[in-house]
Amino acid sequence: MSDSTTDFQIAPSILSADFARLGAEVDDVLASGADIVHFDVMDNHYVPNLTIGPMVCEALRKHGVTAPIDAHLMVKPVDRLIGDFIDAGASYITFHPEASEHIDRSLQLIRDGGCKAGLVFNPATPLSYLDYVMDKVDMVLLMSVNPGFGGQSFIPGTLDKLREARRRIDASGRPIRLEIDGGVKVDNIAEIARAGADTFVAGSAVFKARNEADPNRYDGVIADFRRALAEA
Ligand SMILES: O=C(CO)[C@H](O)[C@H](O)COP(=O)(O)O
Repeated sequence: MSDSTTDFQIAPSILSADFARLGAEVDDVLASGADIVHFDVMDNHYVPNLTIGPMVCEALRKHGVTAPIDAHLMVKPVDRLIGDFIDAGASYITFHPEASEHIDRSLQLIRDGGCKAGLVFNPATPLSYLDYVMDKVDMVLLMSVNPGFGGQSFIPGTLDKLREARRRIDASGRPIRLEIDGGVKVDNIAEIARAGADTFVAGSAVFKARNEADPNRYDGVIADFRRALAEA
């Protein structure tokens, strides 16, 4: 396992949050120990669902969220939204390579805007898209479900793909984060970590697990994730 996996980060996907009280939900999940806010942007074109855009990202910053915001663009075309998310205060901007006309240009646009850049791989998208752009990538995000909806089951074949992505990242010698997204639960997170992931997106597993004693807190499930990771 790579040294970078000692720095595990938990990134709740706000796709499963209560959108009517989003600012409070994000505050609560961060106060409960989450590291990153995973922000799913769906356009009803690249994926069959429609969610939120840069205005909501900006609103979270104005609300006072200072934690990293990881904007996962499930959109096509990609480039016209990159500037908007830079201006809105995103920290990471990731996109699907097959949705970009010019992958190198999209990565460069993100980095020129001062954000960290990442490529996202659907379950059947080959990692060869990393060839020739590894030096411009700060995050590799592997989808372990087909994108578009929360609450799906983890696709087991993603574990082999994680091992291959970890091998490529370690060979690059660069501090690239390896994020996994889809069907991450307390009972599979250790196995996913052993396969090489260091950043874990979890939507339904977090937001459906409010503390019994305090419905505005998620400490219990975040602590369960950390315990499972400590044993990985
Ligand atoms: O990008 C996504 C779907 O496209 C979501 O982030 C992902 O599915 C997380 O939800 P869950 O943890 O419930 O599987």
